[in-house]
Amino acid sequence: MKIVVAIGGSILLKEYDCKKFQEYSAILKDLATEHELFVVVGGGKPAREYISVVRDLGAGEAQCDDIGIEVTRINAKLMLSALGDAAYQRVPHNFQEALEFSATGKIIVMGGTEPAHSTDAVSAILAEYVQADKLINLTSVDGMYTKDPNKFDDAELVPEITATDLLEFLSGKDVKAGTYEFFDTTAVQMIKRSDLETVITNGFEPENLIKAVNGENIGTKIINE
Ligand SMILES: Nc1ncnc2c1ncn2[C@@H]1O[C@H](COP(=O)(O)OP(=O)(O)O)[C@@H](O)[C@H]1O
Ligand SMILES: O=c1ccn([C@@H]2O[C@H](COP(=O)(O)OP(=O)(O)O)[C@@H](O)[C@H]2O)c(=O)[nH]1
Repeated sequence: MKIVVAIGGSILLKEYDCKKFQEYSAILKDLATEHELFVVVGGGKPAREYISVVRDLGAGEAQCDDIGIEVTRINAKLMLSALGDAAYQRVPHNFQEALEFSATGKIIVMGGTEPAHSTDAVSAILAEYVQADKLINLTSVDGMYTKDPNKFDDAELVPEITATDLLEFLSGKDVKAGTYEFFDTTAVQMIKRSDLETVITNGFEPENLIKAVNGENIGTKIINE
């Protein structure tokens, strides 16, 4: 299978150490023996901190996004260091480069592309672009909940949702640099129009990636109506 894996910065950079990069690189190398892999990494706390500094310096939102993108690309480089020879050692800056680099047969790792969306959207557009069979989004919670599970004790996990209902759910959410919390609408629009098989699951347990690849029922599945 051709698989796009999005790993949230909230997972990789929670502790500012190498542990999650190492855990993921071991699993990705293993999966790459059977599957073609494209990995998109997010910005996490460092991206938010840098965005906050440049915003205080008076930068507009798109410039703040640009800073966020730079940080995601640094994180992509960290993942390349972890993967070594199993990965193509350049970070694509756009989708065409990602496709070109994939001709090497190695794992491709990228961060952001341009302002006004998150790396969740990058992963969905990339999945469209390379015609992936599956998109797996690894985030800091078990999947999509009826409301923010970190704020509400009575939030319930949603095992399955249509792209249309998810779009409705996300409408009106904040779209400022560094605040594309949970999932962004651009990502869902791509998933909807391409009928892309998508799973959102908890990335703090890297084994969930293997489960999602194997089609086990974990997290939230985005289905098409
Ligand atoms: N309805 C929801 N379902 C799940 N998570 C939500 C929801 N609303 C807000 N969140 C928040 O979104 C966060 C995940 O987004 P984010 O931290 O940006 O992750 P990532 O680094 O994976 O992109 C969760 O920690 C959670 O607090
Ligand atoms: O293609 C992209 C990817 C990222 N960003 C910016 O970089 C930040 C960090 O990326 P993301 O939110 O995806 O990281 P994560 O949520 O995984 O920490 C975003 O909030 C945006 O401001 C962007 O503008 N375009």
